[in-house]
Amino acid sequence: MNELLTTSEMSRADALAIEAGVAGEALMENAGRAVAAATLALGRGAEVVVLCGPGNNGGDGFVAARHLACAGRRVRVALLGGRDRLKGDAALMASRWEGPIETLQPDCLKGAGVVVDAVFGAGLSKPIEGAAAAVVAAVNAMTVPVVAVDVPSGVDGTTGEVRGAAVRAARTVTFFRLKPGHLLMPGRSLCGDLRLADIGIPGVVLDTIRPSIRANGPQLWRQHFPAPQADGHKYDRGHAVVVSGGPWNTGAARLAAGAALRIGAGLVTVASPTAALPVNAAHLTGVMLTEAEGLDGLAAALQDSRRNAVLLGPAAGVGEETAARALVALAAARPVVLDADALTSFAEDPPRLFEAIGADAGRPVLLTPHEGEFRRLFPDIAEAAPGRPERARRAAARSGAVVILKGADTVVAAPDGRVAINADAPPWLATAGSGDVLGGMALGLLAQGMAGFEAASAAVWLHGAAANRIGRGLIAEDLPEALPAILADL
Ligand SMILES: NC(=O)C1=CN([C@@H]2O[C@H](COP(=O)(O)OP(=O)(O)OC[C@H]3O[C@@H](n4cnc5c(N)ncnc54)[C@H](O)[C@@H]3O)[C@@H](O)[C@H]2O)[C@@H](O)CC1
Ligand SMILES: Nc1ncnc2c1ncn2[C@@H]1O[C@H](COP(=O)(O)OP(=O)(O)O)[C@@H](O)[C@H]1O
Ligand SMILES: [K+]
Repeated sequence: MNELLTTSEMSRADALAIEAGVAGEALMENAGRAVAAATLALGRGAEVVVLCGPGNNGGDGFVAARHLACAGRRVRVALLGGRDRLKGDAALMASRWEGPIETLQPDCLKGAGVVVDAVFGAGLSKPIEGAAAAVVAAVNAMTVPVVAVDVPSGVDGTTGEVRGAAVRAARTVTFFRLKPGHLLMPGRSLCGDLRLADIGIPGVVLDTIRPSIRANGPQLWRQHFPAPQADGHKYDRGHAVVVSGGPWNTGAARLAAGAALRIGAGLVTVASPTAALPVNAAHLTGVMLTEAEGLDGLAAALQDSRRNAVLLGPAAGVGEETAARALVALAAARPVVLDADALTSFAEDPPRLFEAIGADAGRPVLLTPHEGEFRRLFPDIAEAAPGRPERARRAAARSGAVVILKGADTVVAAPDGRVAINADAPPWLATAGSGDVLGGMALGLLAQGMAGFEAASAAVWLHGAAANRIGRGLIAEDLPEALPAILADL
């Protein structure tokens, strides 16, 4: 159930269900009935105004109106565009609505105690403007509950982006499977409470559609998650290396190293420039320390093949020195996580980074950019690709790395096209150093042998789960401490 269907995949599901013998009319009837059921308990006794658009989303609205009226609610219906524009099942459902049909305009909302938004769903094809935009603004100025059909009108179901204007709903009822736009921002924040209704589409249609986007959660990676063996040795659980910045920039590496240890790496070593050794030594206990001065020093520190995963970038400094160190890390055949300054250091010449990643396609490389860092490495993709999942996917395909595109709606994409969207992280996770901890968590999982996409998805989810458990007041140092309780629940 964690598959997310783009709007074109959803219309494919609809078509496949109909091919398999389910009547389109029945799908719409079930959809509208589910909307009515989700509306009934709201604004008890108050008048419901159902706003219908010219397509099948509006068709669902006519069905909902009929069921609400049958249940004894006072219902009014307003339609965008002439009734003669309605086609197919939507025209049929409009003909089954026995009450009057008003013309959609802001005045229709007068007296409404509840609004059903069935203006646009999956068929939104351009920015909302004119009469529809005026109605959206009027709906959003009201304080009554709004139930959105499929998506709040104006939200793009595939990207979560607002096209022109969008309704702010208290509840959204969608069908068969969630859509990416329900989890991506700003769509997620406009949906209110999300409900998923079974409308009779058989699950087997997914075998044909093979959706590539999923909601991130343990079911995506639990089977790959490393479990300590009863007869195990710490070296069985990997030896992660975090490269430290200079003497004034060491905290980020230690945050990451602590997270790698907490998530189960058997050993973790901070590889430090000579001048930063004293400050690192003064702060490290369970995490070990080794000297790695300059490029040769780093190469020497990585000669020990038991040091089987490397993270570089947090507080590393932007410039040729960091780019060259990243290339040293990538030259050894082991998993690598590149974060922060290690990404920005390739802004002048991103293909140089991608070639080094591609030189050994067998081992996972993770890139963990936030939007700004992403734009520096993939400026054309940031400009052109529709929505964050597609941006991350194209970046992964180009770079050959698993890309963690960070934000409120962090997206993980693999070079083979798989995408996971994380929707559970709380806003207080946006705090200094939290990205460093995420890099360390991913590193610790890679050191334990987890595959790249699964390690990235697990780290992102656990990072958010830790933040939820801690609550407001969280600082980055707290995140690793919250892991044991979450791992125990996994
Ligand atoms: N695909 C499925 O499996 C099912 C779909 N159903 C409903 O059907 C909806 C999709 O129906 P449609 O594909 O007809 O699409 P919509 O009803 O979302 O919208 C399409 C109509 O709106 C117009 N339109 C789009 N954007 C506009 C804009 N910005 N300004 C003015 N007009 C605009 C189009 O010209 C077209 O007439 C779903 O969201 C869902 O509510 C349900 O009936 C049940 C089954
Ligand atoms: N509004 C938000 N809600 C949830 N998580 C967020 C939000 N904004 C940022 N984050 C998360 O916080 C972390 C910030 O990382 P990053 O941008 O690298 O910051 P820093 O360098 O300070 O650690 C990322 O994991 C990101 O996904
Ligand atoms: K809608």
